[in-house]
Amino acid sequence: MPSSDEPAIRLREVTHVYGAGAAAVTAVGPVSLDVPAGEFLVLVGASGCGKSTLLRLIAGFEAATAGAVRVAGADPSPGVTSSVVFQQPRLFPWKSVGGNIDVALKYARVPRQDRAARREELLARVGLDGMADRQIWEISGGQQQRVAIARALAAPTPLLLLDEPFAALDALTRERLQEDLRAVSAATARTSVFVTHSAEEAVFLGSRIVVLTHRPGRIALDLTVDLPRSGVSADELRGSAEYAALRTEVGRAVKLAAAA
Ligand SMILES: Nc1ncnc2c1ncn2[C@@H]1O[C@H](COP(=O)(O)OP(=O)(O)OP(=O)(O)O)[C@@H](O)[C@H]1O
Repeated sequence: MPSSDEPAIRLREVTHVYGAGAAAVTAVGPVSLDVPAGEFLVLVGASGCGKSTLLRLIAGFEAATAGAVRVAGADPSPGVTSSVVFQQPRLFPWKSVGGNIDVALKYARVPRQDRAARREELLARVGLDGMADRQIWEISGGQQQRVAIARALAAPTPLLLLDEPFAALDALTRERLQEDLRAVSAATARTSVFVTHSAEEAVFLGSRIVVLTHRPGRIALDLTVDLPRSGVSADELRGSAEYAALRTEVGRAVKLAAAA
């Protein structure tokens, strides 16, 4: 039975193996980790270290080969325990911006009469006020990813999972989206797990950072980030000595973990 005493995410000695026999690839583990509600956890590590696999286990897209994955004391179930944002927005191209949000609101059983207000609120949260009637092909890649985030926020799942959502965007758009996601996270306090290669992105977004070793991914560093979550501008944050020191520390840890 789900229990309120359980952390938002609990991983116990989790291992994941793809394939079998001579073709078996151990992608992750063993990993043990407790994530309290409200935390913004960033998983960072070199390419192929198992970050996406760990996220997929937390989402429930994959079942662990060994060990236990629990979300608030229950088995993970995509769309029920978590909403996922991928590198590509995966929107319905034949629906408008608002239509894409409505699908999630309908699925979340938001009453029809409440949907328009909720849709506008979600679009405003991601900086797309008044864009509900635009078609998906009329908006930029960055705006499409904003719609994907709003759609994920529409579902009242305990977890928000993001798998390199900004990796395909240009540097300026990526920075703007990072800033808006940080603000959304501070305002909603939804427990989140964000996967990235970038130490910089990890430090900017995370309230906690876990660096993974090379494959099979294990925890190389588990760091609480004490930077302020609100009340400071993105430029001030990025310009601070604490931010620079953390970025260096995490960048070094990622390199060391990849080489070890
Ligand atoms: N379906 C699969 N079948 C076999 N091996 C897989 C499968 N998916 C992933 N792998 C392997 O498992 C390892 C971990 O993959 P994963 O995608 O989790 O890493 P990652 O850290 O997210 O990588 P990247 O940052 O490049 O996306 C890699 O070596 C990958 O080749």
